[in-house]
Amino acid sequence: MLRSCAARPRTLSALRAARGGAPRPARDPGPARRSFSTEKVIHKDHSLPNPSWSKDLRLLFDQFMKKCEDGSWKHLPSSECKVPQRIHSFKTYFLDSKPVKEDQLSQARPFTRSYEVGQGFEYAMFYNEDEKRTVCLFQGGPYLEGPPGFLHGGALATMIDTTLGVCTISCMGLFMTANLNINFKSPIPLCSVVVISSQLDKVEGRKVFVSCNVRSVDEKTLHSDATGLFIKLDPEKSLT
Ligand SMILES: CCCCCCCC/C=C\CCCCCCCC(=O)SCCNC(=O)CCNC(=O)[C@H](O)C(C)(C)COP(=O)(O)OP(=O)(O)OC[C@H]1O[C@@H](n2cnc3c(N)ncnc32)[C@H](O)[C@@H]1OP(=O)(O)O
Repeated sequence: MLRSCAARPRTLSALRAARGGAPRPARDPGPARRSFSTEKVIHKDHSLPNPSWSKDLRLLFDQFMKKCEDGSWKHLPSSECKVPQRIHSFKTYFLDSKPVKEDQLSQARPFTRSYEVGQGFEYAMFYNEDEKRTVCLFQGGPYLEGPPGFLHGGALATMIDTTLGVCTISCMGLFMTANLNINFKSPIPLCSVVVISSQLDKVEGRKVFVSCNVRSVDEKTLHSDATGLFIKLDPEKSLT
């Protein structure tokens, strides 16, 4: 089974094996989560079309890839392994002296990239540097159900948080969400596609103010609108 991410051992048993210790039998990762192993790894970009994508999602993806041709928009790749440098600086500056246990940390995955294909968050992000805008094309899978047949509000909040978080990409430094205000206006049918259009509104010192709306593919339904406040992390301050 080919797995993504850098070719470094990803699990504690792999770390042990790499050091010649007896590997522990792999734990069953459970049905809904991808099982990660240390066989040959390749870098997998989860923001590219896969068989679980609906026609709507593919069409929108193709439209946005076309917008990228003149360089005004950029498709943002997305794998389950995090951006090593950013993680390194985050861990160097901000994780306090009591690091999270190694075996737990080695199992860490971005929440939105840890479901089996098609069952959770299927999405692609595009960024426009000049307009300071991020667009997320999102299809919420069957494991994200809230009210019967509709998307869970927390799943939408997750994608709003992530999309707004990416909006801070043009500002230097690492940011964390300090405040998220979400209005849920119209429920989102499960497995349907929505467009999260976000923008950077203003920057005041370490504070970045962002906002977005969430619309149906035909733009006729406003599902949600939200504002967010992201704070640039101060290396002089411990997070915890
Ligand atoms: C994201 C980092 C990851 C690194 C690696 C990323 C790889 C990237 C890859 C792919 C993109 C994916 C993107 C995902 C995005 C997800 C984002 C999240 O879900 S983050 C998790 C949830 N958020 C928390 O757990 C924060 C908990 N809160 C804190 O840690 C602190 O409160 C923090 C850092 C936010 C601020 O603490 P202070 O001490 O640095 O700053 P103070 O002095 O308190 O506030 C500064 C100013 O902001 C105002 N402020 C702070 N919180 C406020 C609030 N809730 N409402 C209004 N104003 C607030 C204050 O009043 C102050 O304003 P005045 O300078 O005096 O004008």
